[in-house]
Amino acid sequence: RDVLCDAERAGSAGRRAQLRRLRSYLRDESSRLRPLRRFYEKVQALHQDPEASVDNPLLAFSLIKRLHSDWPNIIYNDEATRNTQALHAGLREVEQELPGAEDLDGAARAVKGLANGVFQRAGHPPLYSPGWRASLFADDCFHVGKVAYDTGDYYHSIAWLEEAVSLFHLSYGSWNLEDRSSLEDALDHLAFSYFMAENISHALSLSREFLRYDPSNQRVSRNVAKYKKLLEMGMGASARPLQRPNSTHLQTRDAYEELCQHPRGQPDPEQLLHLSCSYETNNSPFLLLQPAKKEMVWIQPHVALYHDFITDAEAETIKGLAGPWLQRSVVASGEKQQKAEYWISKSTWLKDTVDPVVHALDQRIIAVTGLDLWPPYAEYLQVVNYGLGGHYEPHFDHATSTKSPLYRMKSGNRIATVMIYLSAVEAGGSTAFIYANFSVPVVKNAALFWWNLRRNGNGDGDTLHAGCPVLAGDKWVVNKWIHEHGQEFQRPCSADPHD
Ligand SMILES: O=C(O)CCC(=O)C(=O)O
Ligand SMILES: [Fe+2]
Repeated sequence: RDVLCDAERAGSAGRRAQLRRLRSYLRDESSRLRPLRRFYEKVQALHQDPEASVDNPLLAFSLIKRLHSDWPNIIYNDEATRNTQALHAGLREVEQELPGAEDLDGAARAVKGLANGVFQRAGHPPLYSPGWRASLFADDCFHVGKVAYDTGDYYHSIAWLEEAVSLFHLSYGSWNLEDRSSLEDALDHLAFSYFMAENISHALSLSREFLRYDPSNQRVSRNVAKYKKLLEMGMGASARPLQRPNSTHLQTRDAYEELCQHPRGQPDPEQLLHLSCSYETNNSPFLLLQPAKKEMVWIQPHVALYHDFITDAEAETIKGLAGPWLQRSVVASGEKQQKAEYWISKSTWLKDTVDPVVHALDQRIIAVTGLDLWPPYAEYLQVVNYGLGGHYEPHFDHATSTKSPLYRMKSGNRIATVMIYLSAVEAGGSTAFIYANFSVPVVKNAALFWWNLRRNGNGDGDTLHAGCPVLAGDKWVVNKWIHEHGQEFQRPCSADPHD
């Protein structure tokens, strides 16, 4: 499931109900604990002078009575069980709606890139300045580090576990009920991360610190011996600098991250000459009274942004229609459809017959592009929702293999993309064209258009693009993919590979 789409949408009503239950649980438990505290204070007072309490028959009676009958009453009182049962029952009711383990791990993965939770890098303007600064607790940092650790990403696990260790140091001794991890866990994982990064001396000193807290741990004692030996043998003396992991899907990772962190490249002066804004009627009666507001964004690849392409009301209708059908997005993997780390979002398809708004949108796309959307020349409307951390790593919209399921429609490859932003995004989420080196920020209600294929039918390599991670807010887009067949007159072929 989408990392935080769920968490955000996850029935806020359900979450409120859950908070209410927790509040009443706390209230009930406090009133249950009140007599327990009084009981403790009384027994404690009686115990002040143990000798006196035994010597004084009244005190002795009082103490024995409390220990004999009051104690079990207080301790075995089933009020505690009843309170917890009510809390558990409440949780079961909304469990489906609450973020699950996958959401939590996804969220951890999403924040992993934002070291220290700061949305900026030295020397650059902030990407996002939230009104309030949320800081993570040691246990939170441990969780993020653990997710990186479990995937063998020691570059990030070290950064996050270092943070966890120093936060645990600050709070050492004060136990938080909600903490699942401890300083020892963080030291243990951090030591192993350093070992994997060939920094043996760090691994050794962290393991030694671990043993100060838990001297009987055999495994860590063995590690200490092993690290000492390795150091004696001269290994790990010069630790190599940590490498950020480069996933196989992400050969273009640096360019992608750079573009997402510094939105929008500057066109070169020569290109600037060809960029313009215009009102377009395209000889279409649909556009005579309200021409399309076209902004040429880039020349090669040809990318145009049509402002105010839809209205707020239409955008809301589409989100409402799609909402109940959204599912974690899948991509074609051989014959099968699979979830992929590189596309974190939820999506669904809408036929133009489901609502007049979808039909009207199709008509507007036809008017503005002049292309034919008649089945099977175009796909249904795809609605995509990215939650916090949602993103789509660099990809082509067109098929790059003749075996692609896109050809099942028997209408050729995807010649063009029309992508409409249904929402504004507080931070992040721009659409980055990796090789062309520019990005388009999310402009609510605007439609982005580009050709995926050259006129000779080959895929245009310059269209490699990505949806940048959403840093704050909720991003909604719709895609309309138009196929080659049916567009022969509107976009005639050319043998020139540069056309
Ligand atoms: O969301 C974006 O900005 C890009 C989405 C995209 O490229 C796609 O859905 O194919
Ligand atoms: Fe795309």
